[in-house]
Order: sequence, then structure tokens, then C-alpha cells
Amino acid sequence: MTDAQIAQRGKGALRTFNEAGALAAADVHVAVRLATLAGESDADVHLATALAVRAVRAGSVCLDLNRLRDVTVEEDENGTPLVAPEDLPWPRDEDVLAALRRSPLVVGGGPGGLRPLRLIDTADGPLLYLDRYFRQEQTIRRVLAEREGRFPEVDEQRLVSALTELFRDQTDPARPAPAPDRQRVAAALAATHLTAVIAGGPGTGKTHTVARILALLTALHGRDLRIGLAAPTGKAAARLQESVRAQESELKLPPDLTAMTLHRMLGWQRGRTRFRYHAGNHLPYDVIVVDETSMVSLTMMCRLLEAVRPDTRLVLVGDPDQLASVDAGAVLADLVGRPITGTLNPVFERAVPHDLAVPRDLTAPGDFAERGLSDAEHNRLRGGIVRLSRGRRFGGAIADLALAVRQGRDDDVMAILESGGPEVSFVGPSDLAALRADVVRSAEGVTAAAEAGDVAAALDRFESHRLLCAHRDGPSGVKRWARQATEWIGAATGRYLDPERWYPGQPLLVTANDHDMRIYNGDTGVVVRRGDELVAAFARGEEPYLLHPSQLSAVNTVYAMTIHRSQGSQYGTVSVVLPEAKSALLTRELLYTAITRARKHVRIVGTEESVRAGVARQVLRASGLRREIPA
Ligand SMILES: Nc1ncnc2c1ncn2[C@@H]1O[C@H](COP(=O)(O)OP(=O)(O)OP(=O)(O)O)[C@@H](O)[C@H]1O
Repeated sequence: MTDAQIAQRGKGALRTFNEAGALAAADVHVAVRLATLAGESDADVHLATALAVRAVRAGSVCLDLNRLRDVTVEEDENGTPLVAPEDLPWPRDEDVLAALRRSPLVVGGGPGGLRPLRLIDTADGPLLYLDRYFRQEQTIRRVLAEREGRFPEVDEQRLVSALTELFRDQTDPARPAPAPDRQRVAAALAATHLTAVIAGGPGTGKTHTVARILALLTALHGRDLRIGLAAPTGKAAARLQESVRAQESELKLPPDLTAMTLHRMLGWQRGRTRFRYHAGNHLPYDVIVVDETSMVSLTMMCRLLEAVRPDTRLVLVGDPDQLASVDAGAVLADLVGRPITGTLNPVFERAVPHDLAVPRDLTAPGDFAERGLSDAEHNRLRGGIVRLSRGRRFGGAIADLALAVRQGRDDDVMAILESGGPEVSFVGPSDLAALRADVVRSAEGVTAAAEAGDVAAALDRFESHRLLCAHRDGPSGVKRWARQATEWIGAATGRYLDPERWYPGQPLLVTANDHDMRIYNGDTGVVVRRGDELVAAFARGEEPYLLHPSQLSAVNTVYAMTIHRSQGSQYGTVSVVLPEAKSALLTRELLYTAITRARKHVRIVGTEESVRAGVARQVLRASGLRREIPA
């Protein structure tokens, strides 16, 4: 750690924690500043405050005081921790708690009139919040509870006949889909409750269901229904719009529905901190659908719920097992896992009686036919929550592998990986021939199309293979593997891929949002020749979006990218370079996200030790949404 990263004002334990890398300089600065303003001199409170700031930086909403010592520390070049976390000068847990209970930072009354921390007791132990995040959680809880207390008016007969019409048997469209059909259950929930949460892995038909929900609500409430479609990223919004429009004529949906980023829907305004839509100026929609909700942070969810009109139907869709937002919160997973308080609308129960009546244990097992709903699933319906479980896109090994990872069955994961087959391969870190061939083939295909000015083919081939890494730096990181890919491509084609210049076939990754240019962090595109000019092309539904490369303010060449950035996209073949087993980034959520990016083939490059370590390590983002907290 450099001197610049060591907070100069930290003393005692704060300094030791900072030097070990368990706290960043910013954590220490914030803690010392708050303590000074509030006149707090207790060293245990200083440490707890800095750890609470650190927790938010690491993605948690609060600090779980029962897991105070759950910190990571800095490692040397050999991956050896500078100090074992347990050897840090930890105060006794009960002393920290007692000091917090009397601290002016928690109870207020200090010289500055500040109360920046909240200490919340729950049945599972105390949580320490930065006040802002506690208020955001409370807003989410309050708005959801208010919405659970009321049901929308629905014409029951029309609901039943529209459900029958929209959910048909795949093999015999003259008949309704056989029960249980969780997609039909999801649509009925969304029609009869103000908030519905539709969870499901890739290819379980989430967007298929969203289109049917829109058709159902249009049938119930008329074509003047104001529909708002949103997603956390521009890329995800474009995909949502594309899939909804693809079903427009079949389902007689209102024409030309558009999807936008959540920022745009809420009315992001240049130079202003406040959105145009908020608690005092509600969003003008009758129904709002948010896709890829797993990437929505706590703060954005709070802003959205504040801005939603009390009678607007809200449908939150996503995969709670994927990596969560880069900012604090794992709201979708929390919403799915939170204590259920609502009641079922009796209209819902009368609309899908057959789906609800199938007993759990009398249905066919496996993926082919759906099993009856479990007791836990019945219970979650009261919270407006349904999980689609039947894979519709890829059956077979990729789906089995993803499920085994999600359920932490490491022996099954290894068995699937080692059985090989057309969909899954597992190679050692030095067994790179097939990876090299895929990297070169995909680059050559992209370049040929880009040189010929064929934008659609260039973008299509660009999606045929993607090299994903957990880390940015180090031997298994993006930088090293991008360099490796560049060398392979250079050796195969005899071309020098000059990083300083634009060239046809150059793969691009946008690294920051640019709302004015409609380009978003994580968007990927390709440089294509257009006559004498080069253009940067991005996939956007049916029409690609073209820009002059000089209009891109934050962009990298991307021969490899992080798994985090690949979220919300799928590729033909995905090659995943695993880091060493001890890497803290290597988690179950990361592996699951990487595997489920693949449509046709997933190749894992790494060791058995790394695979098993990844399956075993779960991200634990502390939050109060999953607990009972008094209003
Ligand atoms: N009930 C169904 N009958 C027939 N085909 C279906 C059904 N549900 C989904 N599909 C098809 O399965 C495929 C996957 O569905 P869809 O894209 O809606 O899944 P998804 O959960 O949104 O996936 P992702 O998370 O990857 O976007 C699509 O081709 C869709 O048309």
C-alpha cells in the first residue's frame, strides 16, 4: 500500500486497519470527520464507523455487527495477506456495541446536531447503518407495504379469458398451457397485485412473460394504458425493447413501445442531483416494467418506488442469483428473500386455480414439465413473488451446470464439467489451443465483416465468442488476457492491432455512461468501415446505433472483459478464465453469472480447486430488507 492510500489522520486501530488494507483511506477520513463533527472520541466507535463506510463501499447496505470481523486485507505479490484478519487489533464485540449505543453519532445530541449512524436491533443481531441508507431501506419497505395493502380493480371474467388466450400449450396451441404454468401465474399476479416480482434464470421466459403481461393489461384496461419499460443499463433497455417489439403483432400490443434506462425514465437532468420524477411528481405510467432488476442499486430502487404513482402496477423482473449492482444493495435478491407480509388477492386465486392446485409431489420431475408449486412458493405469492423455473432456451448441460452452481453442489458441477459434450468444456490454465482458435476465428469473422461495411454481420460475429475474466489485473485478469488475445490474433493474421488508432473490426467497450450520446457503461460495439469513414456500431434492437468513434468519450478496446461487465448480455460461446482459488472475487454468483452468459457453449479455463472454491464462496451483502425491522 502506498503512503497516499494511508489516511494521515487515522490513529491507533484505524491506522493499523488502514495499513493492513482492511480499511481504505476514504473510510478512515469519513469516520474521523464524522466523529470530529459530533464530538465523539471513543476509538471503538471510530472503528465501527469506518467499517460501516467500508461495508457500503463493498456493496452492503449496512454493517452486520455479528460479522464485524468479516473483512478482507491487502495481499503481497505472492497472494499472502499482509496480516491475518483475526490478528488485527479487534475490540471486543460487546464493547463496540455498548459504545455505539451511547454514541452521539447514533443517538444524536452532539455539538453539530448530527445523527449520521443508525443502530438497528433485529432478531438476528444488530445492524449499523449510515443514516442515508437506512432511510432508503425504510422508504422501500414503506412503499411496498402500502402497495401490498390495496389491490387493483380487475374485471375477473376478462382476466380469465385473456389468460386462457395468452398462455397456450406449446405443442397444441388449440389448448391452454397445462398446469402448473408459472408464466401464467406471474401474469395473473401482475394483473391482480400492485407489485409483482418475477424472478428466473436466463431463458426461463421472463421477457416472453413480460410481453404477455402487457397484452393482458391492455386487454383489461384498454389500449390507452400508459406503459413504461425500463432497465438499469442502456444495453438491457435495448434488449427489452427488442424482445417486446418482436411479439408486438402476435400479441396485438400497442405499437412501437420503447424501453429506456431507469435514469432516463426517472428524468435524469444534466447538472442536477434530483430526478424530474419523485415523491412529489409521480411517473405518468399505468404500468412500469423493470428488467434486469438484479443490477438496480438500493438508491435507484428507492428513487423508483418514491416516484411510482400509488395505483401504478409495478413489475420487477430479473435473476436474483446473478451478481448484484456495483453500488450498495442486492435489492432483487432481498425482495425475493424478505419476510412475506402481504395477502393474496382472491381474484388471483380464482383466476389460476389449476396452477395453484397441482400438488408438489405428483408432477413429473425435472425440467420438461413443471413441478407443482412448493409451500415456500405458495407463501411467496403473497408477496407478489414468483420464480420461473422451466428453462426454455437452452436445456442440457449449460442449464444443469448453472443450477448445480446456484445450489452449491460442487461434486455435480465437477461431474458436468468433466463429462465434456458439445455444450461444456473444462480445460487447464495451459491447455489453450481451443480457446486460441475461438479468439482468432471470432476476430477474423468480425474484421472481414467490418472491412466489408456489413454492420449487422460484424455485430453478430462479435457476439459469437467472448473471453471473460474475474479480475482486471494479475495473471488471470482482463489486461493480461486481452494482451494474449491480441498476440494470438496478430500472429494468425500478420496484422498489428494498434491500440492508438481506430481500425475496422476493433471491439469496443464503453466504460462510462454518456446519456447525451445514448451510450452506457458496459455497452459493446465494433468499429466498421463505411466508405472512407470508420464508424462505431452498437447493437440496438433491429437498427444498429452508429456513432463517429471520436464521439465516444470513455471507451476501451475489448478482447477480454470482466464478468461484471458482461451482465445482461449473452454470447454464442463464453470462455471464462478463473482466478486462483483464494481470490475473494471468485464467488458462486460470479461463476453463475459467467456460465449463464453462454448460449451454446461454455468453456471454463482453470483448476478444479478454483471451481470448487467459487461454488463454495457466496457473496453476503448485509441488508435489513430481509429482516423484520420496526417501522
Ligand atoms: N411459454 C413459452 N412457450 C414457448 N416458447 C417460450 C415460452 N417461454 C419462453 N419461450 C421462448 O424461450 C426463449 C427464452 O425466453 P425469454 O427470452 O423470454 O427468456 P428470458 O428469461 O427473458 O431470458 P434472458 O434472461 O436471457 O433474457 C425465447 O425464445 C422465448 O420465445
